[in-house]
Amino acid sequence: MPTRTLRVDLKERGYDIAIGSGTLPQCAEFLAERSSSSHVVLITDSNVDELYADAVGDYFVEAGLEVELLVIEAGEESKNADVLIDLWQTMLAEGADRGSVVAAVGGGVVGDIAGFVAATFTRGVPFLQIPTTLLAQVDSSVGGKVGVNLPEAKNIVGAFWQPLGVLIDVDVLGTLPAGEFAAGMAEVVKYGVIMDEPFFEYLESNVDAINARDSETLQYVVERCCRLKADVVQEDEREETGRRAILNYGHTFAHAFEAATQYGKLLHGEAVAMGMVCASQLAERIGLIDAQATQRQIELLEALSLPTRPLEFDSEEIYRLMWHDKKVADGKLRFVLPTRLGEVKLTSAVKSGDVIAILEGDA
Ligand SMILES: NC(=O)c1ccc[n+]([C@@H]2O[C@H](COP(=O)([O-])OP(=O)(O)OC[C@H]3O[C@@H](n4cnc5c(N)ncnc54)[C@H](O)[C@@H]3O)[C@@H](O)[C@H]2O)c1
Ligand SMILES: O=C(O)C(=O)C[C@@H](O)[C@H](O)[C@H](O)COP(=O)(O)O
Ligand SMILES: [Zn+2]
Repeated sequence: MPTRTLRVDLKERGYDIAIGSGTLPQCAEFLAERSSSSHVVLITDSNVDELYADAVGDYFVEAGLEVELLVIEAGEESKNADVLIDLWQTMLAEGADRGSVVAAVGGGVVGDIAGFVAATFTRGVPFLQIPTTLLAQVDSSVGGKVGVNLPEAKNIVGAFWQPLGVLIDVDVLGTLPAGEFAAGMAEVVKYGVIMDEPFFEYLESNVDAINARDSETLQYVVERCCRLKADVVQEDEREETGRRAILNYGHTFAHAFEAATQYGKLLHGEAVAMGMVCASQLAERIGLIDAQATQRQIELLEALSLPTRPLEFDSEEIYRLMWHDKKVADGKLRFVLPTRLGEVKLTSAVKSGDVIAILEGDA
């Protein structure tokens, strides 16, 4: 399959997403088409460093660029303010300035933190996304949400800072551990539920090819998700009208699960899988959707090796943590709930007793 290019049309902040197999060596050319900077701050994590970031750095150097490689510890625990301060100070010490460009090579953790570094260093430098996990390729590298966690609340400090461009090479997914691959599929299933019933059906019919990481299937899946996300972001870049909030399906629950486990026990995608089932059960409980729609989500998620039942949580604690959700407005929690497969709505018409009942497994 040839490399495909999608456009995220955000006027002066618009950018391309290039998706293909074996695209990584094109990184210097991809950057040069979008920036005249000769200084790249390449941010990666301790796993991706040797796997891909070294090579990306070499491609940039071969193209005549000066490269500083900054490596953070792999994992969600790194998405915090201390790591941010380290990155800012190292950049300063290494001579980065307003003429530098940040390149994020890694998963969603690297993309979110490097993007926030780019948004804030010298009040903002451009950045390039080179996502290397499935989750980052289908979701986090597109749309410009960047930031870090506090112990109490996920992604609570951040910015909207769109990248210069997104370069996706699906070949790198070959080295992704199975659990990380599955976690990315949770966000993929999300797109089907929130806005594309035929895509949900496609996923149901292609579980084997997906689990086998068939390259053409993955390119199609990544491209479909990027197109759907770009369409939503184009309509509501900064989550002001409620349209972009649909991308948060399952996340009111998921983010509370992640904070309750100190970001150390659950992958984001695993929490999203459990959160989507809770949200669908909540929708069922208040009469928005039928039981079969929830059951189909559970079956698809399980076929993709994802968890569908919350851990043994303290329900009251989870409910309390949910109030840190950024969709809270007018003193009310707002949930993204399905009305059928392929359609969701944002609603605050939910009683606390119903939420707690779902958390206690009383679906
Ligand atoms: N900004 C957004 O719109 C957005 C959207 C969804 C999720 N997120 C955020 O993304 C984060 C999760 O991202 P993630 O799931 O990519 O996790 P991650 O960045 O922690 O990466 C997962 C693991 O895979 C390793 N890895 C990365 N690429 C690899 C490869 N090709 N081969 C082998 N190992 C590889 C990493 O080192 C890490 O250990 C969360 O913090 C979540 O909040 C942000
Ligand atoms: O891009 C968005 O908008 C999303 O909601 C995508 C989510 O998958 C992602 O996890 C995002 O980081 C959550 O955003 P938040 O605003 O709830 O922190
Ligand atoms: Zn997410």
